[in-house]
Amino acid sequence: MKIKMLAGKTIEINVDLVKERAKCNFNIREVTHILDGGEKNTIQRKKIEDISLNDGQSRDVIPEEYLSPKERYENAVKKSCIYARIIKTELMNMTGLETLGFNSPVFRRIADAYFKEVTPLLAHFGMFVPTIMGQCTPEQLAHWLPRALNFEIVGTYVQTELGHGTFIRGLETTATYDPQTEEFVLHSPTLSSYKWWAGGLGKTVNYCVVVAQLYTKGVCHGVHTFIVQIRDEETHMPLPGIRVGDIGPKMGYNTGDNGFLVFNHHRIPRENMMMKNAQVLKDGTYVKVARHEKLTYGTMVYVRVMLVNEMAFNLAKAVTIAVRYSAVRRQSQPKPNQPEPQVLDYLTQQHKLFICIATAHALQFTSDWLYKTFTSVLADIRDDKIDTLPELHALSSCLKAICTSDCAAFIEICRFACGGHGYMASSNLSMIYSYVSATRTYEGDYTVLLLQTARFLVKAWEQVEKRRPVTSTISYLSHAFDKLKKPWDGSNEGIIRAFQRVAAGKISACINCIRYHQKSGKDFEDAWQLTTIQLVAAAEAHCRAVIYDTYYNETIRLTASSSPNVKSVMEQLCTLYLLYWSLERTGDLLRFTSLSEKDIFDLQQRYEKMLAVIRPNAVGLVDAFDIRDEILNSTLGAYDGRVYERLMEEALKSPLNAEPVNSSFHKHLKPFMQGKL
Ligand SMILES: CC/C=C\C/C=C\C/C=C\C/C=C\C/C=C\C/C=C/C(=O)SCCNC(=O)CCNC(=O)[C@H](O)C(C)(C)COP(=O)(O)OP(=O)(O)OC[C@H]1O[C@@H](n2cnc3c(N)ncnc32)[C@H](O)[C@@H]1OP(=O)(O)O
Ligand SMILES: Cc1cc2nc3c(=O)[nH]c(=O)nc-3n(C[C@H](O)[C@H](O)[C@H](O)COP(=O)(O)OP(=O)(O)OC[C@H]3O[C@@H](n4cnc5c(N)ncnc54)[C@H](O)[C@@H]3O)c2cc1C
Repeated sequence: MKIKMLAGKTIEINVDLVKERAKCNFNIREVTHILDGGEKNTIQRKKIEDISLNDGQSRDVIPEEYLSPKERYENAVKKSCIYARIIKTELMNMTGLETLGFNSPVFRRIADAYFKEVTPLLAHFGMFVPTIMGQCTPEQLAHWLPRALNFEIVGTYVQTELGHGTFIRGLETTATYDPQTEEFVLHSPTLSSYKWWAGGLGKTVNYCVVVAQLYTKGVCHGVHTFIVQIRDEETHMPLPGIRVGDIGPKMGYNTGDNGFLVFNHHRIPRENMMMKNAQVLKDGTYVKVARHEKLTYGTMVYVRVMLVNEMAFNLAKAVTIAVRYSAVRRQSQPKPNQPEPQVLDYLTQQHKLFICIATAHALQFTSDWLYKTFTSVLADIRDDKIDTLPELHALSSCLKAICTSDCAAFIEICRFACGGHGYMASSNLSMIYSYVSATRTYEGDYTVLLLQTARFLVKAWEQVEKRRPVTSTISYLSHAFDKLKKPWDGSNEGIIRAFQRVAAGKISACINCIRYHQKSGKDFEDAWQLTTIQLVAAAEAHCRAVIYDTYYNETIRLTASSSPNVKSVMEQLCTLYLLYWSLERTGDLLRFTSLSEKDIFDLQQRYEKMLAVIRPNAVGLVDAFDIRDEILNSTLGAYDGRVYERLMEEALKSPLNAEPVNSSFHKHLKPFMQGKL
């Protein structure tokens, strides 16, 4: 079927997708505006997408998969320069982008049209610039920031070493102050101290932020950050005292030239220590400026916050692909003499996919809320108030852990939902998955971050026991001492309260376990270690309770003035989310609430009915993510649904199809088959 598009271009659209779009009962644009944070943002996003994508500069003629690793990297550098030039010259000055700068989600979105994997400048945008902004004195900022924003220098964030990633205090790289020359001497004393992993370090950057143990006057003051030039600005050759290179192939991020870095008594000026939080004076005197020593870890908190948004977007991409494909794909014959149904009509397929749509909404709203919390804590810190930092650290840690982990799991489900074709590289699902699965590890491993949140929760519990006030995200703990279990209430509010009870119950169980071990002679550290499986589970339960509460309240707030059908489809998704997790966690609910077998039956019925209610709007809901084909980059997920045509077009691009017979036939296969080898 042919339809005329707004831009005046006529394109052919799969007939099933046309029917799906006709069934949609809500205003798609309105939902897009809600997800973008307002109509103004949508208009600006579209303008930016037009400016940066309409000239076609982002597109590769040959799919990246057929290039060698070296060619892929070089191609990524070429495209990075086009991408960065557009951002610098055409987009950065647009109003409304000042606060997020380079890391505006809009720039992030368009990056996917340029890079199948990642840009080697990802850490420049995402970490180097933010560290300069967060860790420099005003004088240092005036020197470094314009150079970095103008791309006169490109940098990365070099923290992890071969021997240590998680345990930052265990890093071995040293920065020893020499008052004679007013320089720091950077050194890698052991193999395990070699820097490892930083994005763009291998071949791209000429500067980096290095995290190293600071020594002055013979005393170690712990880890601090330094701006270090590693390559000549003109020739790009590594400077004397620097050994640097690429760490080799990975599961993903292969255009990201993650690198290693070894220092051999490399000297940098004293002024290159980032001195907002601590200073070393000319004579070597160490001066602590910040009131909280973990402010040095600020970049990590920032990136953890940004990653929640990143997860919402990646899941939106994956589920757009899977839902459109499921509307086009027909398979099997459940009833004799009936046509094959669209696979989207199978209840099990709806179970796989609608939770992914709901999760993308949940993560988007949670991420917007977390970002606001983050900016408000930053404002507190600027006013020298640091008491809100622990809650932000606890929140950003658990949300980063759960959102990255859920997102990876649901993207894999989107791939399963696309059957064999989902396994094709051209579906783009494998690339999205390999990108997202790394986020569970980097910027703080899943388990390690949940244990950070658990520390906060255990302390909070002790406050509640003493009847002291606690902060808003854990205020539910004060109800944990109510003796009577309330009757099960399956309303949305009731489910949220039930999960808060689960979280409180799990934290209480951890406290009992720690105290039990202490009573039997263990010190606190050992008792803690013996409780860590439960502590991780308690932090997860707390995090999920925060997400449920935020998703529910934000849905009500954001749809308060929406049209009735938009309000109702958004609420349906939120209810679906709560029902899904209730059914996933029946064990917890049976343990900590008065949920009965009959209630579980009712939950299941309501859940399945909700899938049926959402079904006619499924394609409309993924259309509302409004992700351009260039950004989706998928044979299965394009707006027009020309799935089989695109799969065939892509197959024909394989270099193996350039000749009818491959030379290996004559060289190896034929002699082998004829018994001559
Ligand atoms: C083209 C694209 C355009 C734009 C891009 C835009 C968007 C994308 C955004 C970002 C993507 C950018 C780049 C992505 C690509 C890859 C990047 C990857 C980078 C990295 O991985 S960098 C390395 C990250 N490393 C880690 O995260 C290590 C994890 N470890 C830690 O954080 C700490 O060591 C740990 C585990 C917290 C322990 O630290 P430590 O031993 O020092 O502390 P204690 O356990 O003793 O705790 C003491 C005390 O301090 C509290 N605390 C710990 N951390 C913090 C903190 N950060 N803030 C506040 N407080 C903290 C802790 O809870 C304790 O408190 P208590 O005593 O219990 O009160
Ligand atoms: C794609 C990618 C990009 C990266 N980019 C950068 C970068 O730009 N800059 C940079 O500095 N680093 C970067 N990293 C490194 C990354 O930050 C670390 O790999 C990450 O923080 C995990 O640390 P680790 O590798 O030391 O894991 P480990 O800590 O060794 O983890 C191994 C296992 O031990 C467990 N474990 C560790 N400690 C504890 C504990 N206390 N309690 C219980 N379990 C524990 C973990 O849960 C995990 O299961 C990147 C990594 C990847 C994969």
